[in-house]
Amino acid sequence: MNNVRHEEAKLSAAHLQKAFSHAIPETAVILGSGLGDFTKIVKVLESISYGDIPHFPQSSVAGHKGKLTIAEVADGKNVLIMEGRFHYYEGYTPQEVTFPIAVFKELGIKQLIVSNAAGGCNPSFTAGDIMIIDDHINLTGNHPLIGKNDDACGPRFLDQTAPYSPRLIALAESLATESGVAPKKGTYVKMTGPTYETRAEIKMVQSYGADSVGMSTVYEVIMANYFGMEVLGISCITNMATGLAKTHHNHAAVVDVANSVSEKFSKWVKNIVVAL
Ligand SMILES: O=P(O)(O)O[C@@H]1C[C@H](O)[C@@H](CO)O1
Ligand code: HPA
Repeated sequence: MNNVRHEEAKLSAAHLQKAFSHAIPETAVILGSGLGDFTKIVKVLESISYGDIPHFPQSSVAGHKGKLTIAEVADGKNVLIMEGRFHYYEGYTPQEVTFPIAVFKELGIKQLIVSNAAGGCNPSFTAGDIMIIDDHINLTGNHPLIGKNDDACGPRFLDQTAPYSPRLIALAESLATESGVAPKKGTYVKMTGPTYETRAEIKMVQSYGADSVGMSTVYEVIMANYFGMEVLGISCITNMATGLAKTHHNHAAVVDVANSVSEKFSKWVKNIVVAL
C-alpha cells in the first residue's frame, strides 16, 4: 500500500476547489482541542463540513467541530482553518489522520500552523502557558510514511533535522509580546492516547527531554514536512502532566483551559498569519 492516498487526496482537493467560492489560501491552521475560538476573531467567509468532503474522515472528539473554513485575517489575506482534527486513538490509521495534509498539498498550502492541547512535562511550566514546539518525539510505535513511497510526493528517507521552521519560529517569537503572549519553547512528545499518561510514563518522557505531551500533531507535521510545507507548532499547556499535576485529568477540564487561553492564542496566530 502507498504511504500517501494521492488519488483520493486529488479528488477531495478538486471537490473543495469547486465547492469553495473563494480562492484557497496558502496558509492553513489546524485548531487543537478547545482552540476553536480562533474563528471568532477572524471574518469567516465560508465553511464546508468534513462530511461533505469526499474521502475525508470525521471528527469524533469534543472540542473539534469538523469543518474546513476559509476566513479573512486582514484585507486581502485569507487562511484555511481545520476546525477539528483526527487522532490515531479514534481508530484512524496514521495515513487517515494525515489525509487532510495530503489534501492541503494538492490545494497548494505552503505554510501549516498546527496547534494542540497538551500536558506540561517541564516543571517550570504552568497550566495556561503556551509553548512553541521546536522539536518532537514520536512515541506511538507507528508512522504516517510507512508504505510504498511515491518519489513524486516526497523522499523515502525524510530528513527531520528541523521539522518546525526556524523562520516561522522566529516570526512567532517576534510577534509574541505585542500579541500578549510569553511563549515557552520545547519538545512535544506524541503518545497514542486515549489514556492520559501514568506517572511513570511522564518520568520516562521527561528523561527523554519532553516539555509537553499529547496525542496529536506529530503525524501531521511529518506529513507536512514530507510535502515540503513550512510548519509552526504550538502547544497550549492545558494541565501539568501526570505526577506534576495536583488533580486528575479529564477532557472537559482540558477544553476549559484551552478555551480560557484561546483569546490570546488566537490573536497571536492571527498576527502571525497576517505577517506571513
Ligand atoms: O487534538 P489535541 O491534541 O489538541 O487534543 C488533546 C489530545 C486529546 O485529543 C485530548 C485529551 O484531552 O486533547
Ligand atoms: N496528556 C496527553 N494529552 C493531553 C494532555 C495530557 O496531559 N492534556 C491535554 N492533552
